[in-house]
Amino acid sequence: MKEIVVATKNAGKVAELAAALAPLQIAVKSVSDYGAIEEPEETGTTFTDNALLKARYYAQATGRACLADDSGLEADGLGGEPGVYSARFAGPGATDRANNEKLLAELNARPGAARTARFRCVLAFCDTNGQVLTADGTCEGIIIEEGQGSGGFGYDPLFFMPEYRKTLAEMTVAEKNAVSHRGRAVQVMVKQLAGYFS
Ligand SMILES: O=P(O)(O)OP(=O)(O)OP(=O)(O)OC[C@H]1O[C@@H](n2cnc3c(O)ncnc32)[C@H](O)[C@@H]1O
Ligand SMILES: [Mg+2]
Repeated sequence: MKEIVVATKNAGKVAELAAALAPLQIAVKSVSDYGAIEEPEETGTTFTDNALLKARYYAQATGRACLADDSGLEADGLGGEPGVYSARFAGPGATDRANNEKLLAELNARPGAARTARFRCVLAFCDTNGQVLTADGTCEGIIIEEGQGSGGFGYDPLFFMPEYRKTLAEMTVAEKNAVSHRGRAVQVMVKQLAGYFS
């Protein structure tokens, strides 16, 4: 059977990736369908390293073809931080709220610092033979002073896109997928997967 496992422990990513993979008309599973698999340690120093590490780890753990995502926020006023450390910005196991508070505190401690930022996403697919596909995407925006919206996850309430006059947290999953780093990456990946599964 043609199927793919969305290999992430982040429910927001699962929702966005599953929606974008639907046109492939293959079964889309999540790692939680394969029992209690521990998260791998994300020891890479680039998004690509970590995406490949997660795809290979979950393909091994599930015995299925897996699609992993490594992503993060680069704030220009912080020299590109938090970057690959976005999930752990406020410490190991940090909540989205704590990470958002730290982002605002760090930017507010640097008056005049640029508020421009971008999200980056690298997707890595790995099958049980070790065949690998990758795709990436970015999305530019502005870090606002106070969160707006309750959709999405992570830094979405603080990430404003002037051309849409909305934060990513004010968009539906479909709207976010049309403009986001992950949405752009998954569009490229879907084309490659269409060939892979044909
Ligand atoms: O590793 P997995 O299990 O996929 O889930 P994770 O949440 O730990 O994911 P990452 O290691 O890739 O860390 C990425 C962090 O960057 C942030 N991030 C990534 N994409 C985002 C998005 O679309 N909107 C808001 N924040 C995002 C958010 O804080 C994520 O926790
Ligand atoms: Mg992670």
